Amino acid sequence: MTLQITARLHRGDFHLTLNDTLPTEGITALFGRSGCGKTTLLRLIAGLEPTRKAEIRFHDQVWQAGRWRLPVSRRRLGLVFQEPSLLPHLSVEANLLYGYRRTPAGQRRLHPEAVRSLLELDTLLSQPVHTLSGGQRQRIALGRALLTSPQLLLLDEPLSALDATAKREIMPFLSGLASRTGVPVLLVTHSAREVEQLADQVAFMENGRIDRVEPLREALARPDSPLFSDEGPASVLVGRLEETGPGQWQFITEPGGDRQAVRFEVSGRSSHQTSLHRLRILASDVSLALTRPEGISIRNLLPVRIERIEDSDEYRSTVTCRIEDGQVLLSRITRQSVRELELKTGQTAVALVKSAALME
Ligand SMILES: Nc1ncnc2c1ncn2[C@@H]1O[C@H](COP(=O)(O)OP(=O)(O)OP(=O)(O)O)[C@@H](O)[C@H]1O
Repeated sequence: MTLQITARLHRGDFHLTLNDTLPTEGITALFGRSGCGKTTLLRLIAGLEPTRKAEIRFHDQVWQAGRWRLPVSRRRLGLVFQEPSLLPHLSVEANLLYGYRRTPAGQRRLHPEAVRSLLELDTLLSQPVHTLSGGQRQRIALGRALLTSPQLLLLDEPLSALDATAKREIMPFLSGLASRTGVPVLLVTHSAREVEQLADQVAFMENGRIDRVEPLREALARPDSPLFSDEGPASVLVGRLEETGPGQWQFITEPGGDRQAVRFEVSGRSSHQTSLHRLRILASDVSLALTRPEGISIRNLLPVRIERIEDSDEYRSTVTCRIEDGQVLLSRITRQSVRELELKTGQTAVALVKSAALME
């Protein structure tokens, strides 16, 4: 199941040139710098960019073939933009039901009760729209879009107008959205953190082209990934939380195939322990030792196998390690340490994880 796009489009000096296939399962992030063409691509998919030079096919449906275009309403898309565009004269409930009432009964797969519960909207129903916070408005905009039972949800920077608290509040709703509703999501963002936290796969865009489309795990396993331009390489592991004592938690990774889960100690967490989480570990917070050290304050010591050693700059190397569950853990250490420890590809070592942050 895919979205196939071939297109050439000019807007002033800007050229969008595409001959690509995007996955339509889970959340696919369209990631790239400001001005690279993410919004234009989303608008093209939605049928909002007039061009004769495009072929767009969603599964077995033709959405555009040259000058012929399937009308926007018949593509059955849910759209959510940066600014939630709620209708101010309608109640929250009427806003939510706006698209639902206009969706033919035979096409309705998502219903008000389920969407209200998914996005925890029940307490907001009686509030006037103008009293809602930015995060609450965006949750309602998401609910309204879902209640049209879309085939595809297009989200254009839905978090960028929100402050840090509102972002944290809405994240858990977004992260489970595609898996809990079965509606695939295309998420436009220029935030690497949002990609790491939400995406299942990433389409990297640059200068009006899609450079590559890859699963998030692969994107994070490349030390030169564009996702790492701000803070340097990082690993994001997927797993569950288990309480082991007051304020003490274990993060248990989801192993691939018949591999063994890996456990991390995490402190200070208290809720959401049943769902899947992502744990982010900066490569610069991971050191390597040849044998398990004794008498050390670092709690998370993991056996790893070294897969690759690359020089990152004049002084530092990035070491790609495979942990026991099959996921990748990146370590950034000095080139001098690589030489002194005589680290080699294929060798086993112990990773010392100084700090790991749960992404919420
Ligand atoms: N109607 C237009 N006329 C001229 N130039 C346009 C038009 N629409 C878009 N552009 C240009 O096309 C380029 C791509 O814009 P687009 O909004 O798709 O980028 P983006 O990656 O979504 O950026 P951002 O993250 O800042 O929203 C930009 O340089 C923009 O100025």
